[in-house]
Amino acid sequence: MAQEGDVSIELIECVDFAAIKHRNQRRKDSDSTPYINHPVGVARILTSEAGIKDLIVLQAALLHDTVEDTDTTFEELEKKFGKAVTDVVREVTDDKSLPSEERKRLQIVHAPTSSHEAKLVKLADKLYNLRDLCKGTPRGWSSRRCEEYFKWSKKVVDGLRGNCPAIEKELDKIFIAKGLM
Ligand SMILES: Nc1nc2c(ncn2[C@@H]2O[C@H](COP(=O)(O)OP(=O)(O)O)[C@@H](OP(=O)(O)OP(=O)(O)O)[C@H]2O)c(=O)[nH]1
Ligand SMILES: [Mn+2]
Repeated sequence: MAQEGDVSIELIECVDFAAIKHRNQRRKDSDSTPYINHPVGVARILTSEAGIKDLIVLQAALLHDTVEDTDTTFEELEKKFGKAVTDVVREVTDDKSLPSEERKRLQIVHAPTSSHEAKLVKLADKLYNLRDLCKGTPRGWSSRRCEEYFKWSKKVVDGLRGNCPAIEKELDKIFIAKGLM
């Protein structure tokens, strides 16, 4: 019981940290949904759809876009949440100094060799974003860009397979509906 309590506190620390860091960001949907809905939703896919209980994975899911999209540094994460969580976030963080095309290419290249923990976060991240894309076109995106995102995601997901049947099944439903499988 005491341990369960500790786990809740550690998760709340991550939700609070991510909420503060993403506080000024919005999703690119028509409602301009607060960005924090995305990392929370990614963590929820892992708990409620995939039955994942690994605290490191859930913390990394909640924090996964803080370095990529806010002023957060890996040093800051390591000090507050430890090396194991930070290492998973590092694995799923794109290098924003690279051109977009190169970042996209590297996600495909790095997917197969990433850790099991990083693969879980990445699978849930892609499922959340593709579900969003099925609901509507993000602000500023052309239908061509949406199509390309589905195709590219399939290539990344193909390198993440064999790690989480529940999430992979949901992703495959989307790829089949889009004629990619
Ligand atoms: N589908 C969708 N995506 C949105 C929306 N609002 C924000 N995003 C974010 O946009 C990113 C995908 O857009 P891109 O244009 O390809 O990414 P980039 O900004 O890093 O180049 C995702 O980043 P990410 O989570 O880091 O994932 P990844 O695509 O980089 O792997 C996703 O979270 C929305 O309304 N719908
Ligand atoms: Mn994300």
